Amino acid sequence: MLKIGVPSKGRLMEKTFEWFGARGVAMRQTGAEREYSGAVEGIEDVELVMLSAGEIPRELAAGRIHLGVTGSDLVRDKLADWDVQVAELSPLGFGHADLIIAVPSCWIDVETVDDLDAAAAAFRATHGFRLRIATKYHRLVREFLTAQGVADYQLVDSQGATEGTVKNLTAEAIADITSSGETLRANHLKILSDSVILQSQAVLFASRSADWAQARAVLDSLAAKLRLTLPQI
Ligand SMILES: Nc1ncnc2c1ncn2[C@@H]1O[C@H](COP(=O)(O)OP(=O)(O)OP(=O)(O)O)[C@@H](O)[C@H]1O
Ligand SMILES: O=P(O)(O)OC[C@H]1O[C@H](OP(=O)(O)OP(=O)(O)O)[C@H](O)[C@@H]1O
Repeated sequence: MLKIGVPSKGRLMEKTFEWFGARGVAMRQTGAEREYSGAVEGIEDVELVMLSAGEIPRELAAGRIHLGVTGSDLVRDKLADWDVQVAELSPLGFGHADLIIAVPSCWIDVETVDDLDAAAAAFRATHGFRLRIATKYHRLVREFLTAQGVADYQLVDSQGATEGTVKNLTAEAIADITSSGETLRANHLKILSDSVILQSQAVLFASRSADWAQARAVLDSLAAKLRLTLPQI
């Protein structure tokens, strides 16, 4: 059996089903609408595991699933040395979103990451604590700001509705995913012009630590059906 983890709800689940369906591998939810069980048709010995998109990186790293569909942002943020733990088999062409840093639109002197650095130093001098950036992408934001030489900040954890933290006075800036930009605009935030940390999309990943002994033959026939060239796993 080859286990494949797919997002259990929302747009990522629907687009994943469409992508596989268009290539002759039909995936569907079984049971009730909210029941997290699924089935695969069109290929033998593949088991569908419905999971939260955010948990798929960990399941791949632990080797509990052989393949998984999730955003490249989640894999890069949740796994240290992600490419040692998983292999990218194919970008899927949906779930496009940019991880960016945004500040209040009314901060007219702050347009770039350098400006944020200056604002952070001034903020600390005035308020006696570090400027707060709300995010759930701790690893990626830290790596990016370190590479940019920005140190005078603190990250505050926000697992959802991150754009609201500025209005709620729990952060001064945010780092989050955006696609249409509507959520940022609605919350009076603007993107720093040079702050695209990552351009993310949904990707089909393979676990490097799963037990491939029994599943390798299934992977080869799946790859042939999906017209994928397999990297070294
Ligand atoms: N507005 C968006 N447009 C396109 N892709 C998005 C958007 N928001 C999030 N994504 C992508 O969807 C993936 C899943 O996002 P998220 O972590 O928010 O999961 P979720 O839908 O809240 O599900 P769960 O809570 O079950 O993990 C991420 O890879 C993210 O980049
Ligand atoms: O640029 P936009 O098209 O407006 O999309 C961006 C929003 O989409 C995501 O949130 P999601 O809907 O997943 O909810 P969440 O805040 O609970 O993560 C993301 O965290 C942004 O808030």
